[in-house]
Formats: sequence, C-alpha cells, structure tokens
Amino acid sequence: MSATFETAPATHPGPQAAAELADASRRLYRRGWLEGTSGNLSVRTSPDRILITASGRDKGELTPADTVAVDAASGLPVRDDGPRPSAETSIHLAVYRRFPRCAAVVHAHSPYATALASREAGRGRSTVRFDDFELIKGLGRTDGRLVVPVLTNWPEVPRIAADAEDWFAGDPRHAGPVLLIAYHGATAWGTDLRQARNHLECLEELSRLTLLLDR
Ligand SMILES: CSC[C@@H](O)[C@@H](O)C(=O)COP(=O)(O)O
Ligand SMILES: [Zn+2]
Repeated sequence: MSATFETAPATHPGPQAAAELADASRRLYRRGWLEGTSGNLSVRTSPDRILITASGRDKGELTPADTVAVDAASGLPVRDDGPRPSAETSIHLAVYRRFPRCAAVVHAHSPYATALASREAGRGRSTVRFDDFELIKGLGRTDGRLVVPVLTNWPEVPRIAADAEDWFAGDPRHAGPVLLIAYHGATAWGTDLRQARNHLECLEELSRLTLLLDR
C-alpha cells in the first residue's frame, strides 16, 4: 500500500542524490557523530522511493555505491541484487509518511543528544523540554519552547518506528523536526539534506547547552 498525501510529497530527485547522501554522511562522520558505522541518512527521491544508506557501512568513507533505493511504503529494496538497506529504515519511513514536506532524514549517534536523552530516560521522562535558548528558532519554533520525544531503544527497530508514529499522531504542541532515542541517538529531518543536518546540529547544540547548565 502506498502512502497517500493531500499534495505531492517533497522529493530530492536527480542523479546527484546518492553523491549528496555520501557527502552528508562524511561531513557528519567528521563531527564524530557517526562512530563505528553508526547512523544512517536518506532522501525521498520520488513519492514512492527512498534512497537510504546501506547497513553497516563506514560512514566516514561512504560512496554513492553504499546507498540503496527502497520502496517508501514497504522499505524493501527496489532491486534484489544490491546491498542491504539500513537496519533503521522503518524509522525513516515513519517520518516520511507523517511529513509530506520532508525530503531528507538523518540519524546520528551524536554524543550530547544521546547523553541527554539517556539521562532523561533514566529519570523516567519520555520527553525533553528546551526553553529559552535562541537556538530553538533553528528548529522552527518561535515561541521559545521545544518539546522532543525520548523514545525507548527497543531491540526491534519497527517498534521504535511505531512509537515515533504514536508521538506524531498525538500532534504535540511545541514539537520540532527531531526526535531522540534513549541510549542510542538522534533523528532529524527537513526539506533537504542541508536542512536536516542543520536541525540535527541545533538539537546537538541544545543538548550540549542543557547538559552544560545541568538543567
Ligand atoms: C554501530 S551499531 C549502530 C546500529 O545498530 C544503528 O543504530 C545505526 O545507527 C546504524 O545502522 P545501519 O544499519 O548501519 O544503518
Ligand atoms: Zn542508530
């Protein structure tokens, strides 16, 4: 079954998509956010196709050959002779399904966001609230308040994706284009790869500031 949207979903088409994914991956790796093959990135290349990083690849050396086209509804590879798509494809698909204007998703194991999410989960919280910081505007919020879900890192990834869908369905106030997974990492999305990366940077920096202030 394919996703249905009121208007055509945003896409990031073109022959450059694989090269742009590889470039974005190497950039995030250089920041120390994709250690030990962690992290995954994707773009929506057409309404029913996602191009996503292959599973288990060194994200610091990613090339266009390390990407896989998958069906946007099922997450299954379009060709059966290519590499295996990211183990976390289902989380990307949940974001694309919910946000038609999103055309890129990045997931990283950035240290401050991961540490903050883990600390909050350890305190029994399922959200992190960021107040006051100017940087909140970078995540599209002009009211000075951002609430980010802290999802449980279930061993079955589709269960994390299902929890993300539940959060989206709640249409929470003060939400932004980001989510956290406790003891795991952060996911951000945007209209293109650059914006998705910017959103991830904002979340990582907000997390760093929050930990610095011991809030
Ligand atoms: C280095 S283990 C990290 C993985 O379990 C996972 O969390 C991750 O981010 C990368 O998975 P991948 O299947 O390579 O996209
Ligand atoms: Zn991960």
